Amino acid sequence: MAGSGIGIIGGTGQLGRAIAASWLNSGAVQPEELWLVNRSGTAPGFEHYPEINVTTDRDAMLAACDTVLLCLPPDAARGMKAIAPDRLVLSVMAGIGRDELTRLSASPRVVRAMSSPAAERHLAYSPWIATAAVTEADRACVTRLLGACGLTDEIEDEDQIDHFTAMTGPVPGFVAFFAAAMTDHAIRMGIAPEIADRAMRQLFLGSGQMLSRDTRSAQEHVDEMIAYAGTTAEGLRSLQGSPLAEALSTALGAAAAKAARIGRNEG
Ligand SMILES: NC(=O)C1=CN([C@@H]2O[C@H](COP(=O)(O)OP(=O)(O)OC[C@H]3O[C@@H](n4cnc5c(N)ncnc54)[C@H](O)[C@@H]3O)[C@@H](O)[C@H]2O)C=CC1
Ligand SMILES: O=C(O)[C@@H]1CCC=N1
Repeated sequence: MAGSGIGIIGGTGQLGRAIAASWLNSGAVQPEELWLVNRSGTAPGFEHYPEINVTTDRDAMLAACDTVLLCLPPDAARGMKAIAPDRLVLSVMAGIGRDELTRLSASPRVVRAMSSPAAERHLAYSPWIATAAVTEADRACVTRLLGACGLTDEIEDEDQIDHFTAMTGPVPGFVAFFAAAMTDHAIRMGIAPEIADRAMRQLFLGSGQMLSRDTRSAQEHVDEMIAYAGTTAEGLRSLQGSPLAEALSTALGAAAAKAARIGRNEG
């Protein structure tokens, strides 16, 4: 009989450590309940939580845990068998679908999710979809765990997880591309690089907070600035007539297509 702990396989990787941190500093998981499984058996950066369990021994984790998060590269998971028999299994791995997760984990209770390293600041977006065997009690557990990472929604169409993998999985991800392009523009306008960098970081911090806290949608913000008919409107109208939005959609589609290829084990 497994204990009531929660294990993360890949628990000290880029995403695993962010999720573990979100659970610990929100109190969603008590340190003594948390098991981090990796290949070193060490967890630098978690010194503040000496009670957590860090191990290379998956069986030791399974003996203590009834819930397991798979947070390792898809190919690494595909090299494992019976990863977490009959546990509640969550995955944030790109591409791998519920059917394959059920086979790899040897558990019918599977939740395929997506999250991001922004979980460390409780700012991730974590959509998820479950198999039929997932119970209402499981759903409450999933909502608690992914809710500690930021915002979370149960969705109905598994294909959408690939699109979220593209859009909200990487943070700062595609937004960093825009920040870099604006920083480059500032430098080309003669602004000192360190000032350009500082200004754009502040711009994206302020924009993110305003977009997240305001009731208006992003499109409503754009429409209002165009209606204001000031300097910004001049630039936004130029953007509206450009191929930028279509180019961005093509790029996000390419990332989602890569996730789908991973799911088909086509690399
Ligand atoms: N890094 C990101 O921004 C995001 C990553 N993901 C997904 O999360 C998963 C992990 O990605 P990252 O954290 O970036 O990778 P990572 O390479 O930073 O961490 C992976 C961790 O898994 C461990 N690991 C590998 N094989 C193992 C095994 N057989 N047993 C135990 N531990 C093992 C590694 O030691 C490492 O600590 C991937 O499936 C990725 O698609 C999803 C969304 C965002
Ligand atoms: O780029 C990647 O493959 C991972 C999955 C989503 C974000 N980062």
